[in-house]
Amino acid sequence: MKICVFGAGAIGGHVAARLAKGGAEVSVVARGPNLAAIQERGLTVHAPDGTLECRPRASADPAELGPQDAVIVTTKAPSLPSVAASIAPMLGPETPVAFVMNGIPWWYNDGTARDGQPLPALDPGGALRRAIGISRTIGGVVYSACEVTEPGVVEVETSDARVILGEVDGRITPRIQALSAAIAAGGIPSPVVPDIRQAVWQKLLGNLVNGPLCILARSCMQDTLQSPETREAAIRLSEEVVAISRAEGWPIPGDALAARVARSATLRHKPSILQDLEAGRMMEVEAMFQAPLRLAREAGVPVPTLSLMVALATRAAMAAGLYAAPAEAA
Ligand SMILES: NC(=O)C1=CN([C@@H]2O[C@H](COP(=O)(O)OP(=O)(O)OC[C@H]3O[C@@H](n4cnc5c(N)ncnc54)[C@H](OP(=O)(O)O)[C@@H]3O)[C@@H](O)[C@H]2O)C=CC1
Ligand SMILES: CC(C)(CO)C(=O)C(=O)O
Repeated sequence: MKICVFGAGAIGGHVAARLAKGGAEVSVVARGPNLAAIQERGLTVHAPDGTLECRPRASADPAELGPQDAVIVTTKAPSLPSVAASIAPMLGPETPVAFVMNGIPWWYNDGTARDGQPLPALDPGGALRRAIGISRTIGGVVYSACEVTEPGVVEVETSDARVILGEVDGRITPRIQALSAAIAAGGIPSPVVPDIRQAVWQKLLGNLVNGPLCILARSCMQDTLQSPETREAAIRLSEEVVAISRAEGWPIPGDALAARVARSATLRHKPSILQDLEAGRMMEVEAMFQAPLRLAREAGVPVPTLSLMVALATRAAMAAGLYAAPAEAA
């Protein structure tokens, strides 16, 4: 299967190396020093189950890579307009595009009771909808705490990596099964689920708890969650996220929240949004923080702790020049 990973950073590098290990014909869209390193030395991924090395075709220009059997988008959310602007040459008549990212996805309302209400803050100007469209789109949620430690090199910090896939309309299709099999062949599970929005909320639980706290503390999850006060705040945040997921109709389990926080407190990982702040990259404030908060407000779910943490983390992002509220908030 000919698969291109668009955005070969931490997650994209890991996924590309897994696809290569599983025997797929992999290429990557990358740029800057990362592209130069991949072209020169290939990709190296240090994972808990061993080091993966591969030499995918790599280019900054999708036209050089040509039509694909599938594309997996693993950029940060603020880069999605650049994906929309350049992806066309990789799309054959049937090419599906899986968005394997954090946060509320741009297609979240499609096929739900809010069908016909696009989310302009997540897809400015409807560029993704026009360039890719809903019928090609596959939803994705990824678990794999990782970081680009030098161009072309990814460090994977957790051993429970998985890529959950789901069609926007929940069907289990041959195309999604083929993509899942290609990823799983590389040694990480890739379950296909009928309710990908529930998986989105389950993942947001981690992002909305660890993201704002670690941004405010400017430290990794383990250091941030050392004190009883921050662990208590993390549990309150978790309860509020669970409440939003329930109101949204995609309930995530509300038990074992303290155990989940305790596990986060063992990880030296810096949430990717903090990595962005430290590296001066545009931050996924809209998809990860503001969009879920907006849904809470619309549903009338009280989220006092989350509102405060998100307001402070958003301030930090704005002060660093790494987030500006979009003109078109939904
Ligand atoms: N890192 C982690 O531990 C986890 C991250 N996630 C999520 O996965 C997604 C990806 O995150 P992550 O891998 O950390 O991000 P990275 O910043 O490490 O990787 C994204 C890559 O895409 C590249 N890119 C963006 N736009 C283009 C473009 N138009 N052309 C070529 N290359 C492009 C970026 O280049 P450049 O650097 O030049 O912008 C960067 O190398 C995010 O949604 C994140 O929240 C989910 C779970 C864990
Ligand atoms: C922290 C983690 C691994 C899960 O919350 C994550 O998704 C990220 O770093 O963006």
